Amino acid sequence: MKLGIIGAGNMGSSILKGVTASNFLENKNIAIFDLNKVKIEELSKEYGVKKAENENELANKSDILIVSVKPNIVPKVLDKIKDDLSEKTIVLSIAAGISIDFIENIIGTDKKVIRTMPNTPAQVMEGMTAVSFNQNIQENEKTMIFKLLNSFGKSIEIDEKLMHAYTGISGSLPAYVYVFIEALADGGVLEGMPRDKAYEIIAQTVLGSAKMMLETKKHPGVLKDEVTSPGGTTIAALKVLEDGKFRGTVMEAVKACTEKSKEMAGE
Ligand SMILES: NC(=O)C1=CN([C@@H]2O[C@H](COP(=O)(O)OP(=O)(O)OC[C@H]3O[C@@H](n4cnc5c(N)ncnc54)[C@H](O)[C@@H]3O)[C@@H](O)[C@H]2O)C=CC1
Ligand SMILES: O=C(O)[C@@H]1CCC=N1
Repeated sequence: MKLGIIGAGNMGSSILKGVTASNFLENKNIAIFDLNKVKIEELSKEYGVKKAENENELANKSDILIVSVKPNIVPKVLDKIKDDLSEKTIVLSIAAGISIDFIENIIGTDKKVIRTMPNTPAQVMEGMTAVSFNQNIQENEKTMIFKLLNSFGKSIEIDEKLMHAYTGISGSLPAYVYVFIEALADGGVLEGMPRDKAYEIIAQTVLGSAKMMLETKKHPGVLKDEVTSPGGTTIAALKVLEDGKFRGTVMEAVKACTEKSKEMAGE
């Protein structure tokens, strides 16, 4: 199977790193193209993948073609490659707000189109990717796509209508977590912790807390109560978060992200 990646930026290169780390397929069966030649040179050297001369070459030779350019660039790329796509080529978009219909309107409703929403932890094979398929994808192809997405983390098929909300709770979520971690570290520094130690401590604690949810399957409220001793330190901190409308603010952030995704889709 030949995998092509058009756009090796933050997300495209994260997928490349995850896929190559997982040995899902041989690196010689992966080809990348980006307008940034320096980036392509570096990535092809570092990961032993092929460099395509242009988008058309990738469209011609790939069984699965990942389009990982910015949403506003997607139409230009699709228009450029549409005549190079065979009916069996699977076009897999990761672009926020770009619908399957939008893609089919450019390359044709006879093509195989997949819409996904990954996230950058794909880089360390801990990604979480939502996927929606158009009606031309066969069951065996779905199985192959899930294998590809699961090579750099986990994946879930969702109704395409939920992709906007999904972006708010997963695609963009790593950035909210990093802001939370940064603020926690500032708090540690405020209380005399060395910053570099604070980052390491907090990142491991966030990782462990997330792993607790995934492995115990307990409700986050139950896990929170297991930490919160009566009259103890934790409830003192939680009261400040509640007084600061932490939950409501986080919900508003998800809403803003969802709305922006809809706006980008012209909805
Ligand atoms: N960054 C993230 O965490 C996530 C990004 N996405 C989506 O991934 C897509 C890419 O986002 P980023 O990687 O963050 O952007 P980026 O700006 O880091 O990467 C985009 C890359 O596309 C290249 N490019 C531009 N025009 C091109 C063309 N005609 N042919 C080939 N390459 C071209 C640029 O040189 C750049 O390296 C966007 O649609 C975004 O919505 C989806 C999920 C998460
Ligand atoms: O911020 C963005 O638009 C992209 C899509 C999800 C994460 N990053």
